[in-house]
Amino acid sequence: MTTQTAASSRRAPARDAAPVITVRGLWKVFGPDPSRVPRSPELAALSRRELMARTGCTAAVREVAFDVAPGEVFVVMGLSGSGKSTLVRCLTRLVEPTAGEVVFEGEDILRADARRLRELRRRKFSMVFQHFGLLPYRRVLENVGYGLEIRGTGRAERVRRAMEVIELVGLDGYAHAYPDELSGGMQQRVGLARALAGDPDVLFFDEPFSALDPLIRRDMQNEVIRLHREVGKTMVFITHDLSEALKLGDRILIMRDGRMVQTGTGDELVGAPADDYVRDFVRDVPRADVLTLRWIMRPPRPGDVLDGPELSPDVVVRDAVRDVLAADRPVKVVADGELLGVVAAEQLLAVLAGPEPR
Ligand SMILES: Nc1ncnc2c1ncn2[C@@H]1O[C@H](COP(=O)(O)OP(=O)(O)OP(=O)(O)O)[C@@H](O)[C@H]1O
Repeated sequence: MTTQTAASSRRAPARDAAPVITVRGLWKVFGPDPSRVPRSPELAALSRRELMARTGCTAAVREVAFDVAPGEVFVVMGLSGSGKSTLVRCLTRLVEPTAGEVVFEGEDILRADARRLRELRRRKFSMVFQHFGLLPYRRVLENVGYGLEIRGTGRAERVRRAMEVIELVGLDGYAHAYPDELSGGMQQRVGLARALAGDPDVLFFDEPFSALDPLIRRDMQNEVIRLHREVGKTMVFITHDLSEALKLGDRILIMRDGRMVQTGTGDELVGAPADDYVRDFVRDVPRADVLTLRWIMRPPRPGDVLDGPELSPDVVVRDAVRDVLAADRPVKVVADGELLGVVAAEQLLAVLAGPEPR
């Protein structure tokens, strides 16, 4: 498998700015009297099976907390049933959280009334689902403009904006086609265009490409990367596919049984997996495609000749191979003028040929 990471050729998220979404202590429990579960430390600590046996409840999301920065592509990943969809639906209250906090652009959305929630969903959030949810008797143009129509946008403006995003997702010439005249990949492009039409602040993707053939899927992933570069939207993306997560995500949250196991960049997950579950997930990732020099550099030693080339610690190992092998001395890893370490052929080889993650 080849794996690209999000690091290169991407718009960087504004990590220093206030988060777009802040989640704290979030729980979603299905079953009778669900709110007693997060309130009781004893129940909260039970395994999924024990909790079901004791209370008849399923804790789909347990004590989850994270921030999403403006412009970030934040991926939620985990096996089937780990709670990804429930978690992301809680963020827009398509599923009502049992406990915790969801703050969107400074507003506690768990306090929003029905009217405010409708407004947020129409103006601030957009969703792209696996099953495209297109209206079969409407043409592409009207499907794409549907959200604007609901908002009350006039016809001329609707058409103008719909044509603009239809072009943006590469569907020029198909504005007047019906959904069933399009391939799966093209229908999902319509889904993307529809999500972008209302110029939302956050796009939520729930396994949007799972039903597509691998090649089309790759095209669509590249399309998301391109769109992100062009429009710079904050995105929350659910997948169960690690290579998709690594390719798209600035950061990845790994879930298991409703809990967060680890949140980090791709190289953090591969370089320092939090436990055996994450280690298992990342076992087959080609490490040289994901790890950066930061993870493989060693401290300079007496006797090192330090007048060789310089590279940034964020360069992916695969991209450094040529420079490191061409130099007859260690390559310096330098950030802001400071020497962080050095990399020579032996460090590269340890990654290219080396053992699995610790
Ligand atoms: N409405 C519901 N009522 C009861 N249990 C539910 C409900 N929705 C989800 N669950 C349970 O919550 C857990 C998490 O489900 P969820 O769909 O969020 O997981 P997921 O990681 O998105 O899985 P998948 O990738 O299969 O969609 C599962 O055990 C599921 O059975």
